Amino acid sequence: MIEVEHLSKRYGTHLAVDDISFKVDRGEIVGFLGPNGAGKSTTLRILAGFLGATSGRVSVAGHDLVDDPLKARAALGYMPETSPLYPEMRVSEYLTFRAELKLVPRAARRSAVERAMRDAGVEHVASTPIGHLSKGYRQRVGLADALVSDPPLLILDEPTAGLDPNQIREVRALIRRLGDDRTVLLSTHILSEVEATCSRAIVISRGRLVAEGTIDEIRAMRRPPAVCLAVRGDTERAVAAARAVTGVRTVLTPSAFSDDATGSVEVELDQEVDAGEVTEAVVRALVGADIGIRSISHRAESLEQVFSELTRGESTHAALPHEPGASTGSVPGTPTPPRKSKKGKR
Ligand SMILES: Nc1ncnc2c1ncn2[C@@H]1O[C@H](COP(=O)(O)OP(=O)(O)OP(=O)(O)O)[C@@H](O)[C@H]1O
Repeated sequence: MIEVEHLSKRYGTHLAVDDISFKVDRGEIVGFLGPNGAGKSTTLRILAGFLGATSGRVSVAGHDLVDDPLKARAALGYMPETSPLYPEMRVSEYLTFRAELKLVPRAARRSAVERAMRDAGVEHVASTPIGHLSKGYRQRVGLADALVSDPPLLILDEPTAGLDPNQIREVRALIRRLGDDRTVLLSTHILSEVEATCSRAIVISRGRLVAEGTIDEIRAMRRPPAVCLAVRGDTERAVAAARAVTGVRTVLTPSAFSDDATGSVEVELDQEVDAGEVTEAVVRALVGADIGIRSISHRAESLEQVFSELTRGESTHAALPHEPGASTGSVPGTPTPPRKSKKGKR
């Protein structure tokens, strides 16, 4: 439904979108995920035909955006982050005006507006001036606008931005419903939005595509499992003892050992090992090296941490799947993101 090839956009000297390529298939709900300033709105505006690309190619529903812009644009409904609504116009009046601009034939306009209002859940405020609506309802009017020409593809820029939790739940449910018979690409900087609404995510950071896949695949792009131990004793000896255990990949010392020789070590394990067995062996090795163990825990790896690893900075790009020479993790084509540089031995 959407094909993006080597798309770049430069604002003056600033490269806001840097050589990204991806596809969205018919029927998918895809989250375009990235932190503020990542280049999401810029990309979506290009896809919607509102902004020219610096280089690259985009096709929508099989129509090239440059060679066949009218057909490409007719196939999509776009909701910008803040819809330029007219506050003095009534909802139905505004949508009728938008339907006319989108070349919905006069005879079909009334039913198109009614359908869009029904789908976006705004039919009961049809006669209300837009300026009297809450932000959540104005957002829905923006959605009705995107729907009024009944396009098979919806491109939604931060559809729940600025809404309260109830409104967010409602808009997400609405998007899922709309996704039953449409393709949806929505941008967000909120990971839970993608989990709640989308079948797949494309992750962008600093203008570059850093990962794509299902939520489970992205979750699998994790750092290796690790055991965190608070210990007392000689640092060098603790690190050497833990490192000698089979199944241990790396030993880190996140902070310097204090004067009374207490500190912590983070023992990263190989991906495929039995973590329990290796942990036992590490504990035995440390005790054997006369290291006191004060506490032990497993490093938690939430999806938020994976996201923050993926979008952390330039160095992250070095080992990600879209880069030549990227290393592969346990999921085919997925990366092993580099760890934060920490004081310690490897
Ligand atoms: N018209 C413009 N002129 C110059 N720079 C721009 C312009 N629009 C965006 N930028 C810059 O391009 C980069 C990407 O912006 P963009 O709005 O696409 O990011 P975003 O991922 O949508 O962020 P947000 O979630 O904050 O909206 C940012 O550094 C932004 O400052």
